[in-house]
Amino acid sequence: MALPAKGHIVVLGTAGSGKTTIALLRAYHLANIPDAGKVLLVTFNRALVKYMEAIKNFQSKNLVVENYHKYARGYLKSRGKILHGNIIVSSMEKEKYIEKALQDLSLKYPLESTYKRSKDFFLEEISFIEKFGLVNFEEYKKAERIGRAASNIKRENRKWVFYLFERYIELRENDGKKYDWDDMAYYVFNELKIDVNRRYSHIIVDEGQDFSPMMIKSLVESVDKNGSFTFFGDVAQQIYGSRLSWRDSGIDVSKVWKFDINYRNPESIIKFAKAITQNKYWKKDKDMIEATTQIAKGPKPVLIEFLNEQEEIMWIVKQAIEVGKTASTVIICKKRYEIDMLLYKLKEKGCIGIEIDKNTPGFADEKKVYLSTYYAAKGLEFDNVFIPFLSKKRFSSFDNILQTESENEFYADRIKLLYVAATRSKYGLYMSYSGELTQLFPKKSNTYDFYKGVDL
Ligand SMILES: Nc1ncnc2c1ncn2[C@@H]1O[C@H](COP(=O)(O)OP(=O)(O)OP(=O)(O)O)[C@@H](O)[C@H]1O
Repeated sequence: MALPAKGHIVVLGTAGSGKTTIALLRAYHLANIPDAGKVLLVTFNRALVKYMEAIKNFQSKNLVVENYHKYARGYLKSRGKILHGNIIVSSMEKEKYIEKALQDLSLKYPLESTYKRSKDFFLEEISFIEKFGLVNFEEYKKAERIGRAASNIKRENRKWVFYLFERYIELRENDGKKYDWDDMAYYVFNELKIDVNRRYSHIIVDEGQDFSPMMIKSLVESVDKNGSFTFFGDVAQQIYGSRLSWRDSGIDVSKVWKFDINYRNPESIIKFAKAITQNKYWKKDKDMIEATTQIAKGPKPVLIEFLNEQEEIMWIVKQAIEVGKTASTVIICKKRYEIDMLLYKLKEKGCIGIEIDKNTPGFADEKKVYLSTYYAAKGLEFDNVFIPFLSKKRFSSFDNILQTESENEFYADRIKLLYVAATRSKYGLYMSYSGELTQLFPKKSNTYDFYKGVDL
């Protein structure tokens, strides 16, 4: 918390090791240094911003808590680069532009096989170009392509992708759209290069593993030269799929601080989480920090097999209502319709569930039943966590046509979701499925208790 208020600091920590807690404390500490100037605490998802706002019961006029995109939009606005809202291309519009660019170039170069590849391939590749800020062809050609293996493309064919990128920018600009959510960071970075003013003396990034290299570069650049930049992250919880590393972002550190005490999860859950990482689909990373010490005690996680989904839903609703009476409880789902359906079922039983999203105010520590996607639950914690629908079909069915990544990468992404969800729990962890259990579930059955729903 009180490391020097100057230079770059990187903290990597395991789940529940106090990264968010210390990020908040450091932000508050820095904001209260006399004449220190403004402090920005920035994170990836908006639900976590709300959570942070609620737990920072200390207010300071010098402290701003925002997600990255709000910060980027605000900065570009302040520089007169965004005069009205609709100059940013939404994800859906971006897809349409890329589709159109692909049509145009397929017509122009009918024999070029690169243009036979799917729209999703180009979406992925353009996002890579943007996340690294590789806006001229030479840089893109030279770049080591990390990230999704299926998107790999031979170097000699990269020029075709780059033509498409340029066509996309052209089409978008013809409509007066200057940015999309992936390349905004690049424009922020460039603007800062010609801006002599710095609004923030100190910037702290939480959940930094999900920021693109360009986002981090722009944040590093946003800090006053006498100020500090502090990065908190956990590569095991990188769930936004890009798999780009903070090490590509130009953070200048000689030492990486490591947080390896898990204050949140009971020992039983830590063992289970570790078993998740032993699955063959888990991607090893030298930056991953394992818990060496645990503090909390709690029961073993449970896995319950139901005969069918109706039984599974009935049991979850009943059990969540029961444990939600005395402790904070969340049900984590993959799909929006699963959340809506559970909200409805809870209501039928007289319980008003609360959906966690960017607008949910307050602290998820109340004795209530919450519903969340895997993504929105990131960074949060609850006494009890339910993870239903862990069948192969629901949780990990790979569709060759729909997915842009390879099968292995798809499973590697899914398994991280399971890891993030399981490590949200401070006490109880209830997992369930009907049909065939996902192959991503740990085989080591001594890390959890198994029940058949009919016997409960
Ligand atoms: N030094 C500490 N002593 C006791 N409890 C702590 C300490 N640091 C953090 N905690 C508690 O541990 C829990 C986890 O902390 P926090 O949410 O900050 O971890 P995190 O590293 O951000 O986790 P994750 O990456 O999994 O979201 C919180 O309940 C927090 O209050």
